[in-house]
Amino acid sequence: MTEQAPPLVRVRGLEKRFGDYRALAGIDLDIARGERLVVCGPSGSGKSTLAYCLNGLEPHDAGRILIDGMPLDEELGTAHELRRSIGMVFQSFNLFPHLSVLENCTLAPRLVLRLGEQEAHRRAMENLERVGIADQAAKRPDRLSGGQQQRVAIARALCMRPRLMLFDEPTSALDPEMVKEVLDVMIELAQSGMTMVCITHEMGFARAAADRIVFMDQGRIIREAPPKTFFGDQQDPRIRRFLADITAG
Ligand SMILES: Nc1ncnc2c1ncn2[C@@H]1O[C@H](COP(=O)(O)OP(=O)(O)OP(=O)(O)O)[C@@H](O)[C@H]1O
Repeated sequence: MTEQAPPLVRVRGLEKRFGDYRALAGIDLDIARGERLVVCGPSGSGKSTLAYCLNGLEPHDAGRILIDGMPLDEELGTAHELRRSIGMVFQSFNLFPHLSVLENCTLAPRLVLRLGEQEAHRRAMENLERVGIADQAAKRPDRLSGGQQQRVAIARALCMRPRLMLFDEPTSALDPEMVKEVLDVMIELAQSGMTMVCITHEMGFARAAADRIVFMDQGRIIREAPPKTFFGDQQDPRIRRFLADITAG
């Protein structure tokens, strides 16, 4: 009998409450190494809360999150290491405005990973190159377009050599003409074998890059399927409505 590799991420019975409200009502999810997951669903269905729990930004109330078989949800040294090996890209870029693009990328590797200046610089330039923005390294973020800033945010996350990248609606704050440049970077990352969880309503991206689409509603996963099946078989009225709404909107 061959032994199956454990998933990179294993989530079991995950629950999160805000007061009396159950934002996550029992999530079970495995994410394999190299898998690209798109998470979608109506507003308020718990997508961001799931991402925040997955990287430890939000503590959860019940259930387990295992990264490479190790619990993320304990105040252990290993849990801190696990959390910093998860890269996160937010809708709102969250770059440090008073630092240059380069310094935004070297800060965490220097402070958290204790890299020397040269190595942090080399890694930053390599990743800025990868997202096509190395020529802007000396600028402050506010001199860049939204699409460029989001590419810097992706490069900054990559500088930590994450084993998992989480994207929380990375294009929804962008002007339409800038969406493609960010999605192209994400597609390149997906093709490189990076394990990715992308919360997005960009169904073109989902078709092109996802191995699996997870649909959430009211804090639960109500459907998970490869794109072909997901789009080809819209039996559930909640999914039909969601797809109709985003197409209309
Ligand atoms: N910090 C918080 N305090 C109280 N309630 C919260 C908090 N964060 C999220 N919620 C609530 O939890 C539910 C799930 O929110 P979440 O942001 O995860 O949904 P979402 O699917 O990402 O929505 P959207 O697509 O609008 O970003 C919502 O009802 C939201 O109001």
